[in-house]
Amino acid sequence: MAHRRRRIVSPVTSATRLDAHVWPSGLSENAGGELALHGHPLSELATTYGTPAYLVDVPDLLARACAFRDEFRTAFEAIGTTCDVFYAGKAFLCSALVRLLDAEGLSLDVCTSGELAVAAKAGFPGERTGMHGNNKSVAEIEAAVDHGIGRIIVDSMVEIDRVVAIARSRGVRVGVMLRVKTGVEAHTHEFIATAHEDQKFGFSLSGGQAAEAAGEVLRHPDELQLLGFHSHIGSQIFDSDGFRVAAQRLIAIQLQIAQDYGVVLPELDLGGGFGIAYVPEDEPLAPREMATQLAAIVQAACEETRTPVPRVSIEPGRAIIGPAGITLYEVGTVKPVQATDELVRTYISVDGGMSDNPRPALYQADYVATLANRRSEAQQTQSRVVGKHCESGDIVVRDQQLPSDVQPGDLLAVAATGAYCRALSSQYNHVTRPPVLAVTPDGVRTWLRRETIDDLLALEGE
Ligand SMILES: Cc1ncc(COP(=O)(O)O)c(C=O)c1O
Ligand SMILES: N[C@@H](CCCC[NH3+])C(=O)O
Repeated sequence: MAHRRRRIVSPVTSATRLDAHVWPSGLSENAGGELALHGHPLSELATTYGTPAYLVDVPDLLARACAFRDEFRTAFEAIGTTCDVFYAGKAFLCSALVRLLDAEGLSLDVCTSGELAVAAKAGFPGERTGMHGNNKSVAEIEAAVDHGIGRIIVDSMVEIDRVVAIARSRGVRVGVMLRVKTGVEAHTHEFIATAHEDQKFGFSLSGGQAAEAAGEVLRHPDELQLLGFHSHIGSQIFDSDGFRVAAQRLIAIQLQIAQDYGVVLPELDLGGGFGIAYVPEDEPLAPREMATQLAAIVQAACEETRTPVPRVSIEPGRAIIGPAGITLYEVGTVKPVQATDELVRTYISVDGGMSDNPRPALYQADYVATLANRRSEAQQTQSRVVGKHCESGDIVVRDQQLPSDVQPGDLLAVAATGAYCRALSSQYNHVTRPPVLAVTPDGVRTWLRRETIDDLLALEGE
């Protein structure tokens, strides 16, 4: 992806085998050179649960969730307000995770009735849940309102009418935020940038639709409570520049609403998008740095406009679950390919691919892999890790130096696959989805089981 902030290091091989920057903290190499997650050898996990498998380092994940919760609360309390962390369930969702996040006091962002159903199954409190979506159906809004949703992040004029009608029919008042496009050109891949004008999410600020939508919401005080404005500038963002512009524009429109309608909006949501390290060269900001910078940005913008500092919320997904996850594959075939006159590239095929991780195909995303079942001193060779699907774009790791003795039966672990891998997975070529295994020092729990061929066949009609 273009424009990302990277550390200056030579190619991926300069990383140690387990660069702490990229791999979850519970992963270690034992004396025999095999990798283990919280003491559970990956080869044993492969034998017991099969491959491919998504593994989640639960202590690592909880440390990240709590760091966001605590650092943002502390930084925003220092400027006289607070900050709520809504975990963005689209990154990865299952009820066991939702229960853990609930226990830690995080809030939750869902964007379909399916995600809401998982939250409900886990008993997650409605008042700490927010619902997104640029095309929520009436049934989805009804389900959210009946769940006692704390906020609906409204995305279009027609949705305002729908929420009003549903709130009225139930005799309730629904908290809403208005999602706006702030016009920020986020420095990330085009498909995951969401605040420029020519895309589907939100009301335009510059075009006046955001102010118009606020007026419409405020015309229905019995059904709707306007909490504030919401901006999500995009995903895999490495600095606070884009957030600065977005926050300034959100605070400016909140001021305009106060002047036009005499209503001081109590909240403001800056969205998610905090970047992670997929490869050692990536250099994301730590939650503390991001929190301090965002709090300073909000404080300065409020001082400048002489507006009271609102309650702030953020919606990290990837930065909480992404680095805590790895995918374990078994190597099936190894093939030298004369890529150019000068280069022979080793193609290493694993037993999954774009069905369990479409991100390289979708966004040219980079990943790193490492040999998981043994250490190798063999010479490194230019390699490409590919999947088993009928597409030449079915790439897991585009370019990496890997030991030249990697062979069928070896295990490869791929880093930072906790976010948007299971969530975006498919059954392409009728390949079943891998399980999600939650690993702690105490044991391994199946958060989601492996799909079976019977699951696939069960969908068939006569
Ligand atoms: C509105 C909204 N909030 C939060 C997120 C989470 O983004 P990330 O997982 O990059 O933090 C997204 C997805 O990009 C989003 O669209
Ligand atoms: N699916 C994207 C991020 C989510 C975009 C949602 N607004 C990714 O894998 O990077």
